[in-house]
Amino acid sequence: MSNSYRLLVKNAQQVVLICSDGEKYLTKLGMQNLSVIENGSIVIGSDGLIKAVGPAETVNAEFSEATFDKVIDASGMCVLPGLVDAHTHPVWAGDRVHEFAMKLAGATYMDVHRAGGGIHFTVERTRAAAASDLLTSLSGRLVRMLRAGTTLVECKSGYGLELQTELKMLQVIEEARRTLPINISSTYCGAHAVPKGKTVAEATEDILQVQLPRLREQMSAGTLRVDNIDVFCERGVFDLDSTRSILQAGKELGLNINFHGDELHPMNSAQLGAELGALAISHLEEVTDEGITSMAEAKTAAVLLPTTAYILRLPQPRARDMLEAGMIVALGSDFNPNAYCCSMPIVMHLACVNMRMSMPEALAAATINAAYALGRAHTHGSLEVGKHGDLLVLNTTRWEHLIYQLGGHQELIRYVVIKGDVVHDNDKTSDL
Ligand SMILES: N=CN[C@@H](CCC(=O)O)C(=O)O
Ligand SMILES: [Zn+2]
Repeated sequence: MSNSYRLLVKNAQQVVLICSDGEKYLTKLGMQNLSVIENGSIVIGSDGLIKAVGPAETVNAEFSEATFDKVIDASGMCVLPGLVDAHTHPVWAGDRVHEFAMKLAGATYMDVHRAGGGIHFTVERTRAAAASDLLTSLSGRLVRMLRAGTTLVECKSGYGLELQTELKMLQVIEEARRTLPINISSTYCGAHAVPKGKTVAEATEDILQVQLPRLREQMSAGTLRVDNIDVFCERGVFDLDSTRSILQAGKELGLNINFHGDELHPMNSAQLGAELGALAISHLEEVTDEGITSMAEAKTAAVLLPTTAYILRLPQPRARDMLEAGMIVALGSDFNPNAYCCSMPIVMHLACVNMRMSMPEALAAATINAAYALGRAHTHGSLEVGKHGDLLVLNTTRWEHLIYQLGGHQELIRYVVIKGDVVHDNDKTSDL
């Protein structure tokens, strides 16, 4: 048997495993008591998977005869799993900085949307953009996320709202998946808004009869890989019935249900998602008590998006009530032209301060629970033997600094590692 490995990270002051018993998600006490090893080492094999993680003394002795492509001496540093961003809209052309000014002056999200701005503004520019330009801007955004510690990110389509542009966006995501080291979970979000000139019924019909069948063809031909289906279930966008029929059709295609619900109005999206076996529902600023109970029972993850509530000055999602009800709480950056944030450390900070989560809860929500929301908890979200060797090495002796130092992640994150390869070294000027 070969005795050579890809990477040894040794003698870290702390190795934050998150969990150590194959858990697929954490709730309640599990989120408060993360598994942390003081003075630990970790070995990643040539296949990119974790071979050993434990006390430095034990691991160093067990691998004393082994050779490694790279050794990182992490003395005085912390190791933690790569962060997982469970909700982003990163493929688009045309920023919306002018709308930020409108919102600061008092316009609501729906005021802007109804006036033809918001998603519609981005749709026009994204339809007109060349795929190569979309790929260039997407790649830049994903590299920014990677430098901020994200190693697995969900990426949605949804600024096309018709077949050609939705496919163009999904193909761009597919190309990024093939060319960049960051792990991607791809989401078809053709029901992100009702296109101008169409009714909800017409838009739903187009998705069911035109868009989803073409998606099915491309997926079976192996030219496109799509993991999740999403709908913006909201008053004035997709109602409960149209949401149900689109999500059900996506499920029949083998996609995981992962949608926007109960954001601006209580829509009973949570109950619908639980009924359909959704893996995750995002936003939930307006979820009801019944919605919380249904999602907790159905093990549907709540993907909370602190940047959106912050930027739009919405009521904060009721994270404490959700956690107390035993819900699986995850976090996402919601990166989009309305909420321009690539940083999960900032998201965790906002979740702690504005949603009253503790730092261990926020880290669990941005690792194992976010991986669960994307159906990837068996491979990502914690540092356990057999999982992907995706990790961060921090220039600090306690991991909590990553959340505590608001906006400090540029200095704190020394290395980002994916499958045992160093993909970002903060001491070097460019990404490797
Ligand atoms: N709420 C719907 N979708 C996005 C916003 C997208 C946009 O405004 O472009 C969200 O999750 O916040
Ligand atoms: Zn969104």
